[in-house]
Amino acid sequence: MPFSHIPGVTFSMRDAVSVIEVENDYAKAVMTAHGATVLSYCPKDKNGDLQEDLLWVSEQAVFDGKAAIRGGIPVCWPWFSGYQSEFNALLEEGAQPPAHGFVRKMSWHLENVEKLPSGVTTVLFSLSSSKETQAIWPYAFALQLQVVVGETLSLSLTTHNLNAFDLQLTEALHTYFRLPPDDTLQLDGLQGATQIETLQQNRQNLVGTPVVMQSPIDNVYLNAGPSLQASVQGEPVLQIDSSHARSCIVWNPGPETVKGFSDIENSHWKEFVCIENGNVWNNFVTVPAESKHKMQIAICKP
Ligand SMILES: O=P(O)(O)OC[C@H]1O[C@@H](O)[C@H](O)[C@@H](O)[C@@H]1O
Repeated sequence: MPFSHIPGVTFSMRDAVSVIEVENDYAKAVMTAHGATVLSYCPKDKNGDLQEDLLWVSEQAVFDGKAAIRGGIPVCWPWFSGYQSEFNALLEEGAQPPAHGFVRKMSWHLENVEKLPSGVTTVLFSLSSSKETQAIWPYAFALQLQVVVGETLSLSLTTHNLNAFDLQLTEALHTYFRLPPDDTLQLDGLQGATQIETLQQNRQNLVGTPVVMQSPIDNVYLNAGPSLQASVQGEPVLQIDSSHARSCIVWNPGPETVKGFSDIENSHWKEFVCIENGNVWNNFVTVPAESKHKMQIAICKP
């Protein structure tokens, strides 16, 4: 297996998908080329002991190499939520474009794995347009996801527009965090953003104070700031810094909606909260012809 000689890097299979485990002085992380999905990130403490996973993956997640993986950090691209017909080619009659785009269901190419002199490990996944992607979305592109495993877990998603015309898209890194979806959890940093409550007929308001979690929730925050801190019972548990990602989405299905998800055990809605960073709704991105756009997040335990 290429890259298996890199210190701290091991490969294995989980059902139909290949899994890459990376361990260094800072952390241990697990990811797969299926959807370029990061599945686990456990930072190490000062003594080098592994701490709890910041990410959540459903016990019922499907690793058949076809379905999007329920948990970790799926990549939603080139549309978030439903297909955006205002930006994209007209659909043929009967076409059913997948929710959150198509790249989270595809096998990406593992392009490079490197251990840097600083001790961090970088993993680079790529996916280019092909007959298969053009049957769903008729544009030429090259996409890269770089994952850096260190004191922080950093993900950079770069879109190369290979067309002679501008592309408009929406995107998100759909992170499932191991956090309680109740009022012990507060998100500080969304102040000033426009909150859209999609479960309340898209009711809108400007966020003035830290957001107190509730469930079910499916809120979109537009024009969000670059830094967000989560605390549980007043204790900081998570820091997310982002760049060129103007939107945030906070989602938990709650006890009723979860019943419609075959890949989440009914009581396990209590185990996670999705805090997703990206560019959605009217924060969509225009990538100029033959040019690129990069969004980035960095996650750590404060
Ligand atoms: O089941 P999917 O396609 O992974 O989507 C899960 C959730 O993803 C969130 O990002 C959306 O805001 C929710 O509306 C959606 O239900």
